[in-house]
Amino acid sequence: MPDKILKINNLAVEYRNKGKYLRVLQDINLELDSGEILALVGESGSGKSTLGKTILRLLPDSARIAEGSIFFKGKDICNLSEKDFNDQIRGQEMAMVIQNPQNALNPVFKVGTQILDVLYFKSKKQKSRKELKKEAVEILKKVGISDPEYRFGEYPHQFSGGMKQRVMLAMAFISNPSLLIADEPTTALDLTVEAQILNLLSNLVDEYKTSILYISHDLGVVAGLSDRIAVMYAGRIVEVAQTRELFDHPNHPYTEALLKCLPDYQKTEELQTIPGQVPDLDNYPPGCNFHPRCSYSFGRCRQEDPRLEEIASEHFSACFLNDR
Ligand SMILES: Nc1ncnc2c1ncn2[C@@H]1O[C@H](COP(=O)(O)OP(=O)(O)OP(=O)(O)O)[C@@H](O)[C@H]1O
Repeated sequence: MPDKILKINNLAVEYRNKGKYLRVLQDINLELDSGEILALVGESGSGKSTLGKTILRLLPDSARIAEGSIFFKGKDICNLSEKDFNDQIRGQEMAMVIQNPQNALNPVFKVGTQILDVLYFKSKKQKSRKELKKEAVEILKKVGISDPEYRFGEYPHQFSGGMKQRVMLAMAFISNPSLLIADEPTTALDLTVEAQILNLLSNLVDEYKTSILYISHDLGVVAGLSDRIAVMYAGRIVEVAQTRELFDHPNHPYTEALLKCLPDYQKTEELQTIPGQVPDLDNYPPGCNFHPRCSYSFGRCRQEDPRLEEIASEHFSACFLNDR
């Protein structure tokens, strides 16, 4: 059995809104193996980013963990002090890349200086600036930045979106993290640049053996990258399976609907959209959260909450159709 890098048990998270707490994540159970790429997929508003932020303890003050636990390398990280989490885990054992790298890079400092700062911190302030500059240039080269010596002295606004994302990946991997949370890192990029960044990410993962939680609204993007996919809808995981299995044998009607929205998957029928939208937090329906948009729903779906159950080897789905 491979080691579990991350183990999330019965997690529930709430946001405070107008004086009361609204549940955004419910019954989240997920495990991530060492070196595994797990994609977390669902429409906007499903709760994917909230889950990523919960793991990295970046939730706003208005949010709370209402139930459950998160174990990282066997350690319960919900009970670590903020100082210990910051000193030992965040930015070192766990790193994150986000959709808009321009928000993560400081516009007033040169890109090279920002990489130097991370390297300096990693070297425990032991190495000279000259040594670190050499390392920083090597890193820029490794992530595919051409003319890295020159680029070292440029500011973030002189880098394209794709180049900024390369720099963010370089900085994230400097500490050789065990877990990288990638929250829609290619969404703002055009298709060819997206493919290059996904390729770079795959290569970095091969080299560093990092586990990745890859958050995306697009099943097509994660198809060639992930080992497994967890599909999320309105705060719940509704299906989890190996990537190939999920594409070949989707079980949950929501997964099926997402697949039908993919141009390459749906060769014969017209491209579809999913009618309706993910409900707001204060408007989750009774029963299965997906039932108002589900063309297969029946009486029980409107009354009871389906739980994730194993429907085939390592394939889990939360749908009452499986009991019929
Ligand atoms: N700080 C907050 N306070 C209150 N509600 C929030 C907050 N952040 C997110 N939400 C709500 O929580 C739900 C899940 O949002 P979240 O951003 O986690 O979803 P997502 O699947 O990542 O979507 P997107 O891709 O659009 O970010 C949404 O209904 C959203 O409006």
